[in-house]
Amino acid sequence: MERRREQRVVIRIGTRGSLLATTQAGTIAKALTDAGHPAELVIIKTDGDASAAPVAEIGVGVFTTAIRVALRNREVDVAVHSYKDLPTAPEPDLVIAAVPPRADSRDALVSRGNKVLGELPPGSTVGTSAPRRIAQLKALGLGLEIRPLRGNLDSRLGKVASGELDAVVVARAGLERIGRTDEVAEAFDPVVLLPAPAQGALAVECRGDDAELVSILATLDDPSTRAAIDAERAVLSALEAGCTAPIGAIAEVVESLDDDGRIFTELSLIAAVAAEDGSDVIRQSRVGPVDQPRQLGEALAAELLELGAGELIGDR
Ligand SMILES: NCc1[nH]cc(CCC(=O)O)c1CC(=O)O
Repeated sequence: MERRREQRVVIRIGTRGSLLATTQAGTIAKALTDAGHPAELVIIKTDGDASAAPVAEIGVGVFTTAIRVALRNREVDVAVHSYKDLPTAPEPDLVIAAVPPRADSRDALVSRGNKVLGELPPGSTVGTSAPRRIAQLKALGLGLEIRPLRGNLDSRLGKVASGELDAVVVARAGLERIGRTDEVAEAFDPVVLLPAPAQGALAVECRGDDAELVSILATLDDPSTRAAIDAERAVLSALEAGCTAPIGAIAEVVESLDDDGRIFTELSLIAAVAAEDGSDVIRQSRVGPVDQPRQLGEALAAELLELGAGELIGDR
């Protein structure tokens, strides 16, 4: 009898169970189903869901490790991650088969009375546990009281509604995905608060030996987003830092004019390293060819190190 490839019935997509995660994974399931490849979600509980401790304490990969285990065990065929939660260490048996078009990458303020940051009086309480946000907020010198904040997006926003906190800082992309952008008081310009590397982007991952799925998922890939994320994450890995480090980075494919007035595209990258107490922020920018994002990120990281970034990051 002719040997045939096992027929794939439904593509199983592994995701965390939060509203944010299932909404993100749901967009991938819908895109695949619409393209003639029926897909369903499989909810996987991760250490990040089980613990309310700061991510900086429970370690990198808390939101992604359990999903990757399920992928390797063939309990699911695809993993959808918030890209910024993925550790930078490569996984030789897995591939990021698609990086879909990115959502808004900025951080956002949600506050009582819809006040923008500059309207919050000194002593106002602002919730966030991300060292990157803490450091950059402190560096603004507004006299804000930064308070720890974990849990799913809904419970974070609830702390403003209940009056427990005057404001919280969260990723605008998360609010967009759960349909709550009407609660954004201010979306921060990257000059004020540089987002985390890969914030607002998704990583759609599968096993490298699943060639058919690799090519199906590739149709969801946005090369400009992928180039930007590769550059941002190259800064992180070159600085030997993870998603809990006080490091921000944002890249974008931009149009420029060459000497003859012709339009060409290049990759623009900004990165910052901050002292956790807000006493110092080192910021640099650089442009480079779109097809060499890692080199761009590594070159910028080298500049940051020359300016003393190593001392700010410390031994973390
Ligand atoms: N670390 C938690 C996390 N991972 C991804 C997002 C938001 C969505 C995104 O950035 O893609 C969030 C919440 C937040 O930072 O407010």
